[in-house]
Amino acid sequence: MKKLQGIAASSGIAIAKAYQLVTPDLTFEKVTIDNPEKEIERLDKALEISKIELEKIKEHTKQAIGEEHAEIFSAHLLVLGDPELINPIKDKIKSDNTMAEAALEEIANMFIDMFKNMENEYMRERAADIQDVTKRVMAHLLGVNFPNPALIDEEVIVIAHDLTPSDTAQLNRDFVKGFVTDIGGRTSHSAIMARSLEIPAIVGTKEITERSEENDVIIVDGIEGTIIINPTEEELVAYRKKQEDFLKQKDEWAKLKNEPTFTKDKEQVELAANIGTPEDIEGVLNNGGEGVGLYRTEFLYMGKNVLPTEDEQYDAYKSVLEQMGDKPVVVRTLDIGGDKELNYLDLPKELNPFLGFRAIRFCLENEDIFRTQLRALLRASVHGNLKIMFPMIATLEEFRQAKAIFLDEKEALQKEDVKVSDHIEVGIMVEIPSTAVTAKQFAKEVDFFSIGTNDLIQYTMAADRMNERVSYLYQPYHPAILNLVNNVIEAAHHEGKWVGMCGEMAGDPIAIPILLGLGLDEFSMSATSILPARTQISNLSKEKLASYKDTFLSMGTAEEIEAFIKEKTE
Ligand SMILES: C=C(OP(=O)(O)O)C(=O)O
Ligand SMILES: [Mg+2]
Repeated sequence: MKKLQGIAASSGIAIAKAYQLVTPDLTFEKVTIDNPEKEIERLDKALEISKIELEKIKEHTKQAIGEEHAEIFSAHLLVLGDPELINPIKDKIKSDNTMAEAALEEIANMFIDMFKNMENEYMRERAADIQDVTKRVMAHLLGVNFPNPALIDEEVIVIAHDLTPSDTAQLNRDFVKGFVTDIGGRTSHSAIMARSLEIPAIVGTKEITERSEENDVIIVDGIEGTIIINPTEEELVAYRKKQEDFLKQKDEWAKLKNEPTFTKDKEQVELAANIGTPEDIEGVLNNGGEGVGLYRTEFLYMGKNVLPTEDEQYDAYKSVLEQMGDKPVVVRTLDIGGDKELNYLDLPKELNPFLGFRAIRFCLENEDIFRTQLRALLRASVHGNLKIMFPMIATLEEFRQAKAIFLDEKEALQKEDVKVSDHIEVGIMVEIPSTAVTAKQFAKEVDFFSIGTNDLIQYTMAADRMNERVSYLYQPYHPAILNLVNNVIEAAHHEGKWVGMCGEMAGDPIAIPILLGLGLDEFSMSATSILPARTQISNLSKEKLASYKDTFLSMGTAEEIEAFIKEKTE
């Protein structure tokens, strides 16, 4: 039995065997061969297995996250069947007595180099397709397993160095019972997605891929962040019990599903959910969400080869708005960058992507992409209670510019006699310290604020949210953060505006009493955190918490504040 500790990213207990989602070693020793026919047979077999796999992955992706996300695998299948690539490989085997692996590598590299240097963006994308397909075929030639999340068809715990958001989107909840990664933090996007998929997960263990092996039995305790590899019988019994208790607790929480959220002293707050796709709404409603506080629209743009069209976006926004009825839905415009990449836009690699050309910065320079999204949102606005917010706003000019484009598109649509709602609130994310500090100035112009603490903490503390080595600095209860949050809430309330929080801090049981005391109006969190938060809030007095505000805001360390709040809320 081995025990490992990581960062609890999604709660619940899972027990299953390990599935290592790591790219295998694809190096080989070059030898000359004397039977080219046999090599060609080996190649054909590897191509055939790859084809079957890709068809499965394509089908699964289509079912799980939609047809447009499956397109990338159609492109891979085309590469696999392209005689212009395959024939030269076979010719090489025959003419030079080259082993299949070496011929594949040489010819594929030749095409990859050729496509990479082309002017045309579409052709450059083909280089990435050939690279992906080559790896898969190579793995089959070498007889090693080439794992893919979509191929999992038995109950497992996925073990990976890291999971990209698109890997996570492919996980099938029926089979993937949990996941554990070497790197990442609680606010990396794969962790956030694990919570919306309701899969127990632990990230930032530093060494799970090294310490565990395929088929080891793994216990994932997503409540404590503990992993047990090959547990004893006693441990298995104890964790099965803990799993049962967790499920019972969930049933208890579910009793508050259709209730509004009131504190003990009858002050009402709103508990909303963060979502990434229209499919997440089912979980929001099942978990008693009173609204959507953050719809991360970038997932519409990810895991595919082209930008989503206006109509595709309209359909997604309409679906979310209709499913939520008259409940508020805050849609955030495209927040690409950081750990959310769009390969097909071919943006230059940056040394520091979290401080780079991203989110609103990208949208204001690529107005056509931004305008398409705003038009889709405006058209969808008649189907529900839509609010729009812009991400990563650092200056008032950015907000004014974005809002002007929004108004321009609204006017243009109205001129075309397209119906749009007249009550769309337009607000901003507060996730950059400059904006939190100057909230007073912003409050006069925006309709609302939503505090994005995932980024606000990393920028205030200069501690990368994805980097487990500096996670000790990632301190939500640090007085610097709480004073910024307080500044935003006071500035907004002074102008009669509301303030939400859509960073992960909003669902944190230690932060909740602090935020109530500071007067936060809306808490937006992973859907699974809503019911525990509602239960907790029903036992707290807002007035009492507000009376502690000056004391905790003037404390020196996060530790002192945490201890103080725990003592006061026991
Ligand atoms: C909600 C936030 O946005 P994201 O996690 O998508 O960066 C945030 O930064 O707090
Ligand atoms: Mg952010």
